Amino acid sequence: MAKLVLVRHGESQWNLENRFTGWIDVDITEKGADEARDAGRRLKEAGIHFDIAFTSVLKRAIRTLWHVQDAMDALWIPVIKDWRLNERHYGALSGLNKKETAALHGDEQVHIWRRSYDVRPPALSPDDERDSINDPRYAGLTREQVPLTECLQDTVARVLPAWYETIAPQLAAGKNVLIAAHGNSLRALVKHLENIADDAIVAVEIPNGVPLVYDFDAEMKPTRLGFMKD
Ligand SMILES: O=C(O)[C@@H](CO)OP(=O)(O)O
Repeated sequence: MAKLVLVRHGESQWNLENRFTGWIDVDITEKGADEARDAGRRLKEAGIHFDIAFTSVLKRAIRTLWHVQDAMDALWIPVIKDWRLNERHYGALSGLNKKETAALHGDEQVHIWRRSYDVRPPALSPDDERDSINDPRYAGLTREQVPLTECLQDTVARVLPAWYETIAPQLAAGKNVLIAAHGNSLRALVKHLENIADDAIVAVEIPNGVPLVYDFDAEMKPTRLGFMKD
């Protein structure tokens, strides 16, 4: 049986400041680094070994992965960085304070933007400095691929091709796989793995730095073993 472990990045500076983040490349805090090291320690204590790891192209996930690997003495394993594992793009909300935005637009509207499956936050205008289209890490991608905003459904649509093309084949070959990514790119994956309905995914929350473990059988059927806490 192959294992899949999902880890959301440790606390980021904008988690701490309660700001919408999305594709903005914010780093983790000291607490976030501790959370990541703790995750690695727990995985090591459980005797899990990884053959390969996947992460996004955002430093909060990449650095979390480093800390997890370091704590497991597994810095040597192959790592694939894939933009399709990035956080859900937060559009024009990127960088705004969540509480201030709720005071302006109401809690209900903000909850819809944050957790509905198919309502997108307002889009960035393409001349906005927060647009990632000219960022070299996305060179070669089309305007359609570099979003100006996304709902979770859009995130599912870009995460699943990465799953089918690069991640699932590793599990099918019996490899243990670690993914360090983001609250919503991981919710997209969990929705797919557990076949969660569009209106039920709203209730799924993934905490920072707590490994979520799945077993895959020979038919590639996942069994959720749960979050690995102390
Ligand atoms: O700001 C973000 O990008 C995400 C994850 O921190 O926030 P939310 O909880 O609203 O999905």
